[in-house]
Amino acid sequence: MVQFEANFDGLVGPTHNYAGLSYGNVASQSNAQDASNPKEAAKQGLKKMKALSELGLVQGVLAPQERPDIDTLKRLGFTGTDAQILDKAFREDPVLLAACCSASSMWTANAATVSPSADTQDGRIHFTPANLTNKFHRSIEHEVTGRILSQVFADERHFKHHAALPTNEYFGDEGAANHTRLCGDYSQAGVELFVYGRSAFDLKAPAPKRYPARQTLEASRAIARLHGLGDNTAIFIQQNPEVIDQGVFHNDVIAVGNQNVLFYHQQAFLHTEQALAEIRAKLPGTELHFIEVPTTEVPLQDAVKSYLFNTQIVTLKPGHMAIIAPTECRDTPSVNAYLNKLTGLNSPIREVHFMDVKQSMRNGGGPACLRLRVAMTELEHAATNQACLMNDALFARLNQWVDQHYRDRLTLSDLRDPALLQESRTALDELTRILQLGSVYPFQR
Ligand SMILES: NCCC[C@H](NC(=O)CCC(=O)O)C(=O)O
Repeated sequence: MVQFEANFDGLVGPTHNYAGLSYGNVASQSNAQDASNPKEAAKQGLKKMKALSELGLVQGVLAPQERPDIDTLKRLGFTGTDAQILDKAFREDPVLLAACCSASSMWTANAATVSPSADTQDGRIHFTPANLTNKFHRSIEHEVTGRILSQVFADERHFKHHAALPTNEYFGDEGAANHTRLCGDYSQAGVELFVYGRSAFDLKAPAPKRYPARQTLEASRAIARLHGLGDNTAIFIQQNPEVIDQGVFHNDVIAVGNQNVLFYHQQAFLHTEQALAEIRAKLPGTELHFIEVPTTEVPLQDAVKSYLFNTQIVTLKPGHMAIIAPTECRDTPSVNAYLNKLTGLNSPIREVHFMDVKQSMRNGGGPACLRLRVAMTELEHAATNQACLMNDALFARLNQWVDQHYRDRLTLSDLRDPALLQESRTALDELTRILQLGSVYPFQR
């Protein structure tokens, strides 16, 4: 049966802002306090989705979270009307209020880990929402994420949904940002690479010293068990702790794979040769392309700044791939030079397309952070919620919806504005009708 890979991008929510919440994520920290433009951010995201669907790829949309998150503020002891809760939180703990207003669910690479049916024991697509325990503002996403995914992929004959892992740092899980699938044809069983930053139970194992390792080996192993991946399907690879300490907070900041291509920086992994040997052994008969970018050509800091590896590598026709890169790659001389060379190498990557996703980049999210990949068959595609799939009509409808409900400037002190809460709920209520999601948000239940 024909299989292909669909991308589900996160729609940027109406409260998109720069709060500097992600210690270890250089862009988030360096742009903290800047004014944001939620309208522009949402439109940049929609344009990227449209561009990918125009390349002939199946493109989906995932709805954002309800923010400000009044329920969480209540759990943390704030009382009164919604307006009073926002005001008290702003005066007592503005960072907490910002965390409860973050639009961070736009980065759907962190929404969940997905294993396609070709790899799983029961022949269904498995989804586990990421608990995102390392950052408070992200740890409050997984419940609603799970509900949204269950509405988009509802048919139990094809889709299996798991609960997020226990929410503590031993099982810190950041989803597909630390997960890559390699395969021959999408329909063939592949290998799933789980890249982790540290081992929670083995304190002697190498770990970063400065910045947190957000994904643990124990979490990765649990996901592989839940998804029913056999020993020949899952590979666990330790990320180089030194690069985490230099701002590589997820593996997708330093490596990206698609089908038989693994594109990675020389410093990405702790034991590169061992990892590559295991991939070769577990994918016999597949012609693999390991494209290693040397530090002498692209210094690590340029890779982090430009997000060369937070690109999407997509298959346009058999053996012919394109790389979808943020414009920051074009604007970084070493990276631009490398990309010019890349398409001439003897690999399936033949085209480079640049996208402007600057509003997201300023919080450390590139094209790959904005999408969750779901490799699927035509039957699974037909069983997916069709209202969430991008086409001309949905693109026009969502742009109009953004124009109607989004602001073009937001600062941290605006987050206390009760009108913003109202605007956000009105927008999300309408969105659940457009995307046919039912009542997924706390304010609707
Ligand atoms: N995969 C990309 C994730 C980027 C995300 N940034 C943020 O949450 C920044 C939010 C802020 O600082 O306002 C993160 O670090 O998890």
